[in-house]
Amino acid sequence: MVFPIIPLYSQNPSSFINERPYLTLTGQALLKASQLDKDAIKQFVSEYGSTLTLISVLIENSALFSDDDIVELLNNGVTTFFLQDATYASRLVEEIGVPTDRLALLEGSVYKNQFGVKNDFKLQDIVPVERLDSKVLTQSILSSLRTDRTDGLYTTLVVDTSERCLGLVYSSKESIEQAVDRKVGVYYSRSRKEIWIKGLTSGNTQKLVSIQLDCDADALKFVVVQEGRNSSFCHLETESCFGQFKHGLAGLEKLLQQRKLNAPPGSYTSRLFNDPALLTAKIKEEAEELTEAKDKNELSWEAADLFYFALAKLVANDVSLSDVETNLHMKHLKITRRKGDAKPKFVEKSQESNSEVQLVESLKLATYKSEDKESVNKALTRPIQRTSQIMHLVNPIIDNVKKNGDKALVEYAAKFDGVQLKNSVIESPFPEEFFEGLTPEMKESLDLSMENVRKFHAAQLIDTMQVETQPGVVCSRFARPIEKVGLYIPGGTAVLPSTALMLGIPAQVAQCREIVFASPPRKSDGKISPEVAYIAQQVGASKIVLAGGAQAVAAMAYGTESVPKVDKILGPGNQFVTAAKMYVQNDTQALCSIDMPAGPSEVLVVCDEDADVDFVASDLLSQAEHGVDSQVILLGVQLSERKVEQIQTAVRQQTLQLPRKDIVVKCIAHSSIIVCNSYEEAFKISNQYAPEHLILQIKEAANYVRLVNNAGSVFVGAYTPESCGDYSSGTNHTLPTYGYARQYSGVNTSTFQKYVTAQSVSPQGLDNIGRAVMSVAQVEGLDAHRNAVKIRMSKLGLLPEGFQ
Ligand SMILES: NC(=O)c1ccc[n+]([C@@H]2O[C@H](COP(=O)([O-])OP(=O)(O)OC[C@H]3O[C@@H](n4cnc5c(N)ncnc54)[C@H](O)[C@@H]3O)[C@@H](O)[C@H]2O)c1
Ligand SMILES: N[C@H](CO)Cc1c[nH]c[nH+]1
Ligand SMILES: [Zn+2]
Repeated sequence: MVFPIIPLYSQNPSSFINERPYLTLTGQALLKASQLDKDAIKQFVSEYGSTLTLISVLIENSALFSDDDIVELLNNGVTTFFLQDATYASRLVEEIGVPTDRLALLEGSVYKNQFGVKNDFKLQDIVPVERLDSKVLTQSILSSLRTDRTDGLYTTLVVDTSERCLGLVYSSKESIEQAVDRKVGVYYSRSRKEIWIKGLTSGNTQKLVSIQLDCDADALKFVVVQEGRNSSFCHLETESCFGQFKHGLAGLEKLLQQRKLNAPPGSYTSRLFNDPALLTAKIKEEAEELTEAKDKNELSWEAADLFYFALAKLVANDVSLSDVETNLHMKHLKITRRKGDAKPKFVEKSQESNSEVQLVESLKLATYKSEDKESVNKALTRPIQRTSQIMHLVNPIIDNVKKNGDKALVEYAAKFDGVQLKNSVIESPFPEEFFEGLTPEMKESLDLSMENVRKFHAAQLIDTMQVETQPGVVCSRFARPIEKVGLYIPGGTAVLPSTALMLGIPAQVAQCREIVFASPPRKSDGKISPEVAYIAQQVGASKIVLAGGAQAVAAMAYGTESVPKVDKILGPGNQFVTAAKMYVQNDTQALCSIDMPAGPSEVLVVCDEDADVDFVASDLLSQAEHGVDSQVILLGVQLSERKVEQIQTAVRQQTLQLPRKDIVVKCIAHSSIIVCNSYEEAFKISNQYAPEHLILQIKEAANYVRLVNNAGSVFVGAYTPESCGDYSSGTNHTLPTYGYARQYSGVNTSTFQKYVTAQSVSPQGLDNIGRAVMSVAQVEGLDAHRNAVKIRMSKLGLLPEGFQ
């Protein structure tokens, strides 16, 4: 039960608490969202998060907070939302992933709370603070509390803020009243038969922090801070009535606090407090020793040393263990968590760590037989989030960019890319500093790749096509460049200059008038990689937008103060990028098309018993390393169990050597091997999956290309790794994923063009088709259409006299 009533705060919660400090004894607070905005709630949590166990928010209306606000509040210490609308509650759970126990939903006249303080709060238990004084609080305790003692006293457990038991005492109605009113430890002495104000004679006083009732309301718990002469609770001058506490973290903290006040000059602790460099060095030394410790003794020894120096640092800076615990609690309350990757300078060592190696050693692609249709269908399902879930995240971003333009871009760069930008756009000629670090060897490799891509895409330029459908009726079709194109170059988990050239070169070949690049800024300096800048310069890009994700797509689709609005957006990206592209292409206001949905990379390899297992493994891994949401599939035609095992081993061995093994491990978790009975069956499954990349490592691979219907790009034969197409062979690597190879082509020259048709009809031609035009127009009841032909044919004398 904890505390029978919950105070409801509408305005100025802190000033209420300042006026009536006993309000915090309840350990809980409910804040009214219609009266307190997000910032006021966060402010309250930061002030009282360490004092109150339950800080909830009452949302009477689902329009009060955006989904992002809800997540932000839960991530910043709000424990529970009290809701009245069940539909809204289930949306928060299903679409945003709010855990059900973080919502208390009104059912009849009761809010059922299941988080931390598990309790049913009846509407009458929720009391506006304006109506709460110490008498009301006392009364609410007394009316809920019961006792089976003949003297009518209440059993009271006294604990400190670390929940260590100090002793067992008794309370009377009057002592509770006084304790609440003064916020100090007041009890009832059975021996003296009188009210007992703790510390009045011994000097060991108590600050009262909170009062709790146990689950069946027949005992009290007072949480106190023991203060005064020697801070002991017991009359025998020990910390508790059960003797001294074991000297653990709380004891060490107390000792260090005393030493800080009066450590003998020249003592080691005094040196630590006065020499921050020494303290820092010791913390690093002990942390390293802990990482090297192996058995239980060593680990506890080294951890104790590290805690000692860490606590010394806390005490030196007036930070308490309780502050640390509040921080831990806040982190525990978060519903979205940081990835938790180590900083790069610590990564090298951790890559060698045993646990990672063990993870790779247990790596295994799930294996199925093609007859097991249900498992095969599951295995071929892409690991993507539901569009509606993604759209919920992406829509507010698009709206914000439409409304606030460049300001929103700067905001998102800080939020998602961790960098504070002054300007989100750089203009050609790009500043020299953007090319720093580009080596001549790299330039050479990029030049070679650009040249091959240029050759292959220039060959795709089609001359005007002309056909005389009837004598005197000439129809033609010619291509024209799309004027302004926006090219998205991904940059989240990897920098992809190759994508810059795969998009930039065909745009240049097609002669688009304006080419705009967009790519997420680097966290280190807010720039983009010099390789991407070089390609932007080589293909004649006018601007580089330093933005990633949905915000970059929105900026190019609608334009901002400094980003020009483009006619078409092209390029791959993660699910946010792809969802935003799908959104803007459907928005008539944007008047902007897209190339295709090109999301997380994927590969399907078809191999047979003769395939080289190392080649097969390397091709699977080259796409698996792209991202945790990538997927790789192997279709093995009549593969023996031994061969499957060899491939699994090769995958493990190669993964061990890869720097991105953590990504690979996650990708392999939703990737698989399917053993098929024939080549025909393998191609049937492949066409059904419609992979972005299809690699054929089978005998006489070229003969099987005829069986391919759905695929972004095909890599034929054992010596054609997919990486060649990713970088340098000449084909484009921006390809349809998610199975969209069923209806979309990969990027090619015509992706940057549109076709215009033309016709020219001579008098002879009019004579040949004019009657057909007139009769169809007549059937459609469109006389003006018919007239346009009739007038001409009459003047040419091609119609009989009196023709109507
Ligand atoms: N299909 C293809 O042709 C092809 C080619 C190259 C790359 N790819 C794929 O492109 C993808 C690149 O993804 P990436 O993440 O590395 O880079 P990215 O540039 O696509 O995305 C990074 C951006 O995502 C946004 N973002 C990140 N977390 C967010 C969140 N929680 N809410 C809103 N926005 C958020 C940020 O703005 C960030 O700048 C990979 O999946 C890769 O496989 C596909
Ligand atoms: N394989 C990716 C397309 O899915 C493209 C790429 C870029 N760099 C390396 N690979
Ligand atoms: Zn790739």
